[in-house]
Amino acid sequence: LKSLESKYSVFDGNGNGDGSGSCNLSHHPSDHPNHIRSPTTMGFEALLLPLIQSRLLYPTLFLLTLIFLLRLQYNRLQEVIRTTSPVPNVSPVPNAHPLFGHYSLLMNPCQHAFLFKDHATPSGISSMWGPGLKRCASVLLASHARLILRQTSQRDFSEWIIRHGRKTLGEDSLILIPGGSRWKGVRQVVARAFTHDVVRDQCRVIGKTARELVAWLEWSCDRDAGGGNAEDGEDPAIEARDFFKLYSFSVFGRTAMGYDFQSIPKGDKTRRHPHSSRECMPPEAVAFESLNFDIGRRAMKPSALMNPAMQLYWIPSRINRAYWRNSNMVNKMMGGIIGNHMDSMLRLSSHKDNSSSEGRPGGEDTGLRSSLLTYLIHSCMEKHFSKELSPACPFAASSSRPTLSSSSSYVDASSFKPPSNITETARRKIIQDVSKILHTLLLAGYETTALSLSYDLTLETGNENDKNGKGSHATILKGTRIIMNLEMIHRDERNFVRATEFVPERWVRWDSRKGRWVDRDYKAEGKCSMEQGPSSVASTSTPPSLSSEYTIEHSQADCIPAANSANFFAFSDGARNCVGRRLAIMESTLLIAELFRDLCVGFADENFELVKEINFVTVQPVSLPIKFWKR
Ligand code: HEM
Repeated sequence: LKSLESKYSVFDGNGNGDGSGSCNLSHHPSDHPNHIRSPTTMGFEALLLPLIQSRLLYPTLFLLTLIFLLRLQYNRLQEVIRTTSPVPNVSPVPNAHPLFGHYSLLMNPCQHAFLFKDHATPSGISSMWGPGLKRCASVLLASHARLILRQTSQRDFSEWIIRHGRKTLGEDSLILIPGGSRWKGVRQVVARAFTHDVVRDQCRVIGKTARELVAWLEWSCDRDAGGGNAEDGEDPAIEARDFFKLYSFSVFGRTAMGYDFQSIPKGDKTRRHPHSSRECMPPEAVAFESLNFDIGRRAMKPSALMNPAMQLYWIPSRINRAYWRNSNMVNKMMGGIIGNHMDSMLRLSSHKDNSSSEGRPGGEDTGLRSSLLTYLIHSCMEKHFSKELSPACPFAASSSRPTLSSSSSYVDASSFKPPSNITETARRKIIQDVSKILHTLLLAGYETTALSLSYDLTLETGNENDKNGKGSHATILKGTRIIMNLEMIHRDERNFVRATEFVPERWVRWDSRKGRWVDRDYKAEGKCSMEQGPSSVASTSTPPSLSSEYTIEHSQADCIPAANSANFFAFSDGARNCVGRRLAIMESTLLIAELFRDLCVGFADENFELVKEINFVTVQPVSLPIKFWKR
């Protein structure tokens, strides 16, 4: 190269031979009688010259070597994809990207049928690659899903979700802790607030909220029917997503925080049409929603992963400023509510000996209305003041605590008594802890994630259509990420008969002796139909006429077998199942009962097509315009 440099310096355009000028092509070295070279050599030399002259040669060589090594690695990954499968003996879903695997397909709910169904084995196992060629698998058979969910408590989130989730939800967010003793401790504390008795106490408040919502709808139906709609030029279509969120925020506020957001309009004069339900959301709820949306946006959008302004919160970008504004608003609201609640708990606690009415630290009045918060505050205070707790686990359950499943009397039974006076620092820390738990709980209403296997697992495929025949096995290796699409499991004929149809009678039958609908017993009916043939189900399940539209002829109970509730995973299963399922079931049951007593619902647009999107951890409809009318 030195000789090349000196040679070219002779033909320097400036003629001074110092290599400072550009190459003058009229003095090309090939003109020299002693230098007859091929055009390739000439091109190569012409390319090298500016590099040599500008001292860029070594950085360029380094870059080229790097590109070469990356290319080698890329080829190696392609070879891995070609020759191996994430689940041995199960052909992987095609078209995996060597770096991102099937990530882009996984992020698109419209592609899930392709991933989880079209390319699954006859026994419903699909084999995929995650980013960085992490082994991924998915199952469709309920028996497989049950086995996996009941044997693992390890949740597997991407590093990005953990990072951004923790920023908003805190270090001890139940959802984000992968597993182990730390998760167990937090789970115990939170689960105490959702026992059967505690949730039953909330029934009255939830029912009241549902009635207010239905009264609002009925008012709007009357108004629309009376021509109010035409006058105002309003569109009576209601966005289901916003409307039902308003309900869950109101319920959560009243049950978990003892706080009324006043978001369901009451009184004819001030009422707005329910299609404006988004505008009726309190600003704190909108801020909370934005924070949750923000986690997904920062952690899952490929463009955001490369954008420093989306990854570093201190950069004063528009999105970061909005984040801090929303975060402050939510923290201020929660801090105020928790602080007030804690102060009244402490006041009551200091008078405890004089009062016989206090079954719970919050006292009779507040305890019933917001016992969830009372329980959480009590647990967090215990964490702060109990010397027995392990410092490694902020919520570690002490041996003196009553067992988890012991019912709502935990607070009464707990040996911990809150002090009458606490320092401002301790008070602030407790408020912060409870606030983060509440934030997680509010978010978790929409939660669904992936599990990671910490052992080897063999799934019996047992299907004669499987490649290896009946009785064959698929082995899912340790560390494989299991992604379960619960909606697809529920809509699979192998798990439920007529799985895609709405047939509630698969769950209930009319009991004429009791005069009401009762849950069907899958095991008993299965046994009965085996002994007496399929017609035995029919005689016990004749429903009464519920309304002019619903008659005995419409009943499906006679022609559908009882469904197996163990195949129903809407709230997951095993140790990592939904901690708030009792509250969620009560919330939805009461609303459905109130709603459909006098109202009917339908799509606002007959040609409506459902489009879904992944938002942090759930799949939601992008839009779902509906209409209500009176029966
Ligand atoms: C219809 C409403 C709901 C559905 C369908 C639902 C569903 C689920 C599912 C499937 C999981 C497991 C996710 C996984 O394995 O990765 C889960 C976890 C969880 N849910 Fe729910 N949930 C609902 C409502 C609620 C409510 C109202 C709360 C609390 C107020 C709640 C709190 C939680 C928590 C804290 C977890 C995490 C538990 C843990 O990691 O140990 N959920 N939920």
